Amino acid sequence: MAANELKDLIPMSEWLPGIKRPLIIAGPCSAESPEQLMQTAKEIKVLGQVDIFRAGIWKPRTFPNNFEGVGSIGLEWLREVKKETGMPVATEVGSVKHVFEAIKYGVDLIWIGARTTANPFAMQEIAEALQGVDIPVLVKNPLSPDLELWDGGINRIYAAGIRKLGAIHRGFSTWGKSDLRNTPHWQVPIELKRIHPNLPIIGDPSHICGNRTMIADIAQRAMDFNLDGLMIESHCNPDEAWSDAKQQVTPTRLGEILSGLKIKTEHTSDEKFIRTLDELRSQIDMYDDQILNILEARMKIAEKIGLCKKENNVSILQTARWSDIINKMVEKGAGKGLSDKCISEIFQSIHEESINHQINVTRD
Ligand SMILES: O=C(O)C(=O)C[C@]1(C(=O)O)C=C[C@@H](O)C=C1
Repeated sequence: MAANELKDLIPMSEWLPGIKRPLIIAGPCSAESPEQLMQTAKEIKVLGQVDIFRAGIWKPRTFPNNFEGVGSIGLEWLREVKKETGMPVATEVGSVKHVFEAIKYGVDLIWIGARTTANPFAMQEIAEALQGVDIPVLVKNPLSPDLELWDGGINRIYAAGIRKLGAIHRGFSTWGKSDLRNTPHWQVPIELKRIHPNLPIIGDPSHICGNRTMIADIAQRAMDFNLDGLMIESHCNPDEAWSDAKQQVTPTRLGEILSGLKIKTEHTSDEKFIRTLDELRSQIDMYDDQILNILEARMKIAEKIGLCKKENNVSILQTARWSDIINKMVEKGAGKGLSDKCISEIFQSIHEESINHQINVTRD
């Protein structure tokens, strides 16, 4: 994918006074009452590890008649939290009205939820409402692993002049049962980072997991992939939470999770490490070149097969042969420690390319 540059983004460390990398945003899924919000905020504040306090005020729910958030009154409670604890506060917006309300009540950071990012009309309206506003805006990935839709939403906010801009990786919806609520598909945020190296990406283990037990692992994975921060849902009494109870942790547990994180950096100045890495990378470069040469040679043979087939009126697609190849390769790959997914995807791509080469050389 071609890089559409997001120039002049303001570094995350300058978004708000005192924030650090990794940026930690935590708080309840929803604001429920002034007491619940203040109690949670105070317990989170004493950890000394959280940069920004979050709470959902408007909740986009899948079914009607579920708790849809307390609405604007919750912004007054958030303002109290900010006054009492000194923590900057953040909430999700999904409409122009939400943007105006959040700004009116002095919310310090807003994010746009997955369902909203998936809707370009909503994104455009929100972007226009944000013109001239100087607060950080984070865009969650859309529900489907559609990088362009995510990037498109980010670009709409950027075009409105927002330069304190970031993304949130909250995983992707899937059909069927899985240990995780939303599949992470890490290659999607990794690709977003590649095309926009200056765009901070925050991991959202709560929504990826949908349960409490795996949050620490997924948070660590986000750090291993060099994401710039974490958003974790925390509630003073998670079992009684009005929304997403299963994935919220107590502030105490949040503190343990954060203390247990091994924070990684992408670079180091250790010379021995740099030398070893350079040496190993030159070996990888050599193998990558070999892979390309082998692919080139394979395609040349496929082209010859294509020409023979044309002369003999034989179809390009040979299902039995193709099925034989993929089964054989997956089995052999397993013996070499290569996953079924990896081998299937590689050979599907090779087969597609082979067919395209045959189509091209046999075109009249
Ligand atoms: O074996 C063939 O008939 C080919 O054309 C080669 C090849 C491949 O690339 O492996 C390509 C297309 C067919 O569907 C099956 C296999």
